[in-house]
Amino acid sequence: MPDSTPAVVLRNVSRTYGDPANPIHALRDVSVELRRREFTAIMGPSGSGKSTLMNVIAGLDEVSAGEIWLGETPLVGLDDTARTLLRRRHIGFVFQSFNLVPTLTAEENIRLPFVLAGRKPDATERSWITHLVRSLGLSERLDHRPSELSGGQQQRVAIVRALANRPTLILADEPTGALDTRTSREVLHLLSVAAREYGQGIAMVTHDPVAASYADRVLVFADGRVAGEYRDLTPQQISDVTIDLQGVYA
Ligand SMILES: Nc1ncnc2c1ncn2[C@@H]1O[C@H](COP(=O)(O)OP(=O)(O)OP(=O)(O)O)[C@@H](O)[C@H]1O
Repeated sequence: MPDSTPAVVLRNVSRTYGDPANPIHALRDVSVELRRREFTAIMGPSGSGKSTLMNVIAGLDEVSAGEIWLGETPLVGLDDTARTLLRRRHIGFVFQSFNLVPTLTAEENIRLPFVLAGRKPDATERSWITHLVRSLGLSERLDHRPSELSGGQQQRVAIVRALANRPTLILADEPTGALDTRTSREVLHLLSVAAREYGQGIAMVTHDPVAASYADRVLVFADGRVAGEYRDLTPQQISDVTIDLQGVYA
């Protein structure tokens, strides 16, 4: 049996911003599971709550109501230090603002999660890192600092770093945004491999139906709610359902 236990569970999560008399409902009573071995695409129009979802899962933002479990651990109520440790252990980020450390080389950036965890990559992790670096064409760039890399190369370094220590869950926000078509396909393929072969859960926010078609399932958000959940759709079908749902919630 494949291990499809939940990496993250959200139960009745709401996130409200602003003046209580005139609140903005970024998430409204959302219940979602993100499982290990599953690649989920998160779609929906601008302002539908996708980034808020990623931020509350990562413990970077508070919920207004509801509960979140990361693996076995409830996130709500933990202090900042406990959340940071939990995040470091369980979550890899591929966000657009790369968050690479400017003074470190590409290789040092890739190894940073291990340094922070106080351990060295084991043999499996070393060969996975070598595979990632080669697949993403970074072998010749490992001793460069971020300022010496193009935007797309920086994004690829961030992707290798997020995948390197095989965290329980990878949160990816438009991970192919700065990449050419061929490299985008390679990244999407590696995310599928990370889910299928390394048992990681992947949640990827994207506006691109082709990128979403690499995922096992697509969750479409509208107005802070999960408006639809789909599997096995073609890019054209994904495009059609997202347009239809935008019409319903406009
Ligand atoms: N810190 C904040 N303060 C006030 N309102 C916020 C805050 N963060 C998000 N919002 C509001 O919450 C709603 C959901 O925002 P969110 O960023 O989650 O949407 P999104 O689906 O990620 O959009 P996009 O595709 O444009 O990135 C929006 O109406 C947004 O304006």
